[in-house]
Parts: sequence; structure tokens; C-alpha cells
Amino acid sequence: MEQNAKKVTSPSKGLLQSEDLYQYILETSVYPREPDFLKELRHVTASHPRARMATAPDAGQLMALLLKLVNAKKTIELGVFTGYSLPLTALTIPEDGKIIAIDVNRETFEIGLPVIKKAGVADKIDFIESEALPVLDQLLENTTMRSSHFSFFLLLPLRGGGGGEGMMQPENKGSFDFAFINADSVNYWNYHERLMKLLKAGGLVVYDNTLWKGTVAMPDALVPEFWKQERELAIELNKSFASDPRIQISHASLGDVSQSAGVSTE
Ligand SMILES: C[S@@+](CC[C@H](N)C(=O)[O-])C[C@H]1O[C@@H](n2cnc3c(N)ncnc32)[C@H](O)[C@@H]1O
Repeated sequence: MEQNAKKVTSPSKGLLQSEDLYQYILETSVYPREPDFLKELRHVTASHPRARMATAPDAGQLMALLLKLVNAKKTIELGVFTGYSLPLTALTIPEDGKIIAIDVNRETFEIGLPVIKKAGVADKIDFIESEALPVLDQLLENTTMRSSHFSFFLLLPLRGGGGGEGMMQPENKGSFDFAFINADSVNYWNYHERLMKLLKAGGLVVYDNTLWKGTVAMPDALVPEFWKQERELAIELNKSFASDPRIQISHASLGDVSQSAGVSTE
């Protein structure tokens, strides 16, 4: 059993009604198998004022399983923060695997960087300090500039692309096995459209925060004002995923109060 587990991961994060049940899952299935590097990163992140943004370890465990299931080798992550999901991905993909990791904030990435280096997975990571959307557009045009050598629900393009084939170079289009979308929710649909082109058929995308703190099912009057915009976006996004014929989806509630919607392709 992990000491101070309740201090590191607030049980109140979970959608599960019972905090004891959430702790049971963490202590029985998650912590015993969590790599030491990820435990260390969780502890390093715990003192950050925005520590709640970090991927919850039980969600990370599912992500690692999904990465293995699709034999992910080339992945992309939008929204790194201090990086729990990033070394998790790097430790899970094969030795010659690559992750393009994008975040507007290099400072938070650098908090977790020593752990990434210690884990010996820095070579698998291309960190790009940028807004995510222009980088996705550059990837589609094969003009991505890598800023440095560091250099993450589920969604599978059924036809391995979303049109516009004539405009794209072959290198990036249809080449990614896996994507983790954990950045600004206002752009999720924009990310989705680009990822439909960047992902291989059979690739998988995990979207975080699709239940937006559980507010998607709350009566409007009970939703705090500062969550309303994201709640509306999440509701629209979930409807759009549900009616998108290009993908197969699964909407999972785990870890964080707002875990992801899953989609998968043929
Ligand atoms: C929820 S955190 C990511 C958590 C991380 N995946 C983890 O495992 O701990 C969201 C991150 O997205 C970044 N972000 C927000 N808007 C962005 C954008 N437009 N483009 C790129 N990154 C963005 C923020 O700087 C923040 O670090």
C-alpha cells in the first residue's frame, strides 16, 4: 500500500461515489504496478498549485493497456503539464518508439524532465513548445519545426483519414498509432478533425475531460459559472463523437472527475 496515497491523489477526484472504493482500486491494482519513475513524478507534481491537472494514475494505467493493445510506436500528446502521461507513454512504447509532445508551457514540462531523463526515455520524446493546433497543421503538411530534442475517449478513424488526401505528404498522414488529447477543450473538435487524418486506420485517440467534472449531466442551475463554457463544449463534443461515422467510441469514467470519451476505428 502506498503511504500518503490520499495526499497525492485526492480521492474526491473520482466519479466513483465511494472514496474508499477509489482508494481500493488505486491500492489494489494501480500503485503496485506503477513504475517508480511515475510514482516519483506524481510526488514531484503533488506540490504544484495545479497538481489536479495531472493525469490520474488509474487513468494512466488504462492508457498503458491501450498503448500495448494497439502496439503503439508513433504517438502524439497534446497537453503535457509536468508530464505524467508522457513518461508513462514513453515507458510503454518500444525502444524505437517516438512521441511528439506539445504544450504551450515549457516550464511545467521542465519540472518533470529530470524524471524523464532518469527513466532513460528522453530520446523517445520530441517536446514542442507551442499551441497544439498549428503544430497539427504543420504535421499534416510535413513542415513541423522541432524546437528541441525532447524531441499523450478513444478514437479510431474507420477509414484511416478524413479527406483532403491530395494536399498531404505521405510521411505524417495516417502514420500515428495513438494520440492523447489533454489540452484546451475549446479546440477538441479541431484536434479531432486533424487527428482523423494523422492517425492510422486502427489507431486510437484518448480524449480527457469529456465529462467536465461531471457537469455534463448536472442541471444548468447547479453548474458553477466558471465551468459552464467547458461543460457546453463537452456536451457538444460528446454528441459529435456519438454521431461521427468515421470512428468507434467508448466513453469511460475513471480517474479524474472528467475522464475521457473513447473512439476506435476499423
Ligand atoms: C491537463 S494538463 C495536461 C496533463 C498531462 N497530460 C499529465 O499527464 O499530467 C493540460 C496542459 O495543456 C496545456 N495547454 C493548454 N492549452 C494548450 C494549447 N492550446 N496547446 C498546447 N497545450 C495547451 C497546458 O499548458 C497544460 O500543461
